[in-house]
Amino acid sequence: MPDSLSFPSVSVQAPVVRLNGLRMDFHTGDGVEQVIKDVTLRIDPGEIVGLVGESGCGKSVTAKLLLGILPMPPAVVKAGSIEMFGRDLAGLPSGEREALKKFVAYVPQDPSAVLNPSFTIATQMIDMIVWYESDRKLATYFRKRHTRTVVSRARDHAAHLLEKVYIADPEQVLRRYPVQLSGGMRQRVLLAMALSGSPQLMIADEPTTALDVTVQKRTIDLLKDLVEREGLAGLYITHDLGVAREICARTYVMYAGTTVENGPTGPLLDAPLHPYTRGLVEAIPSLEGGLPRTIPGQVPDYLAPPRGCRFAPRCPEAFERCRETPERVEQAPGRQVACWLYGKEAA
Ligand SMILES: Nc1ncnc2c1ncn2[C@@H]1O[C@H](COP(=O)(O)OP(=O)(O)OP(=O)(O)O)[C@@H](O)[C@H]1O
Repeated sequence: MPDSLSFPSVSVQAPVVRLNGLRMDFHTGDGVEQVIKDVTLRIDPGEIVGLVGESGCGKSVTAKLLLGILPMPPAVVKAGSIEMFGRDLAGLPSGEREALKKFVAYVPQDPSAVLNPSFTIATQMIDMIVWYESDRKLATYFRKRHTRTVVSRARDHAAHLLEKVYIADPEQVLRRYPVQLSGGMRQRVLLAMALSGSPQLMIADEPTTALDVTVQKRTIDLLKDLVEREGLAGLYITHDLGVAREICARTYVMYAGTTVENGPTGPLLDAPLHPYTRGLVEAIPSLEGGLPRTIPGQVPDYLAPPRGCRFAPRCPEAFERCRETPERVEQAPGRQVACWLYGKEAA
């Protein structure tokens, strides 16, 4: 943890993230969308945690809540808590909340949505580095950001960050505009930029979706390597259970705004407990060929979600009790599931 920060200390031992029973609505022109019903999730220092689920289940919304980039309103947190680095965000003055956010790096799905086509990579990286530095004790010094020393120091740092993502000729990349780089290279630049502020947590939201298949694997390997080398914690959001297996120590499965199952990734995917997780696993195409099975039905309309377990209308094992919301129970060490098929009352 950098020691020159201007906000109160954060705990290095505490979970990097702890979301507890989080509930959040969107107030829209059509009514209240009850998107996040119960997200409970923990990320410990140094581990990469996966968040998987179908499109529209609330994975990106969860990431945005952590990043503090959801406009409130229309988003309204109704219950639960968000703790980062051992601090409950609700109890923090906004200045400290902002300062904490600088420990969180974000790698988005599509680099072109983030990189400005009109500026060189150097300009964009220098800008970000100076922005991060602006909160440090050197703030007054760095505020004179147009002095040559500051810019050239930031440029050196940018080149150093590009080396960290194995870009062999950083000077050449710094001089380029985003459009002059390949998709894989742009995503590397974003990974380098994500390191600008010495983050403790990296949130990657489907970071390889916009890449072609040949560079996807290399980018995933690089991200994993980077997180390990830099000693970061990571939240990796993906549809791809194979990727989750490869890089995530533990995984949370999310359905319609609820983390329905979590556990160590291997055991979770090898022997899923929740019928939704089972459906996701069965939907993976097999090497032997044949069509993967899909889960019939769709993610519910958040304006009028089903009562109780939101998966019940699509669940092959649903029964009367599923009209009520199931408790999250510990089924094995580190393995939790929110489903009436498990727990004390299951029999
Ligand atoms: N700004 C917003 N205002 C209102 N509703 C929103 C807003 N952002 C997201 N939603 C709602 O939240 C739901 C979940 O969206 P989210 O992007 O988190 O899904 P996801 O699981 O990340 O899907 P994908 O994998 O396709 O990115 C959406 O279907 C939408 O109804």
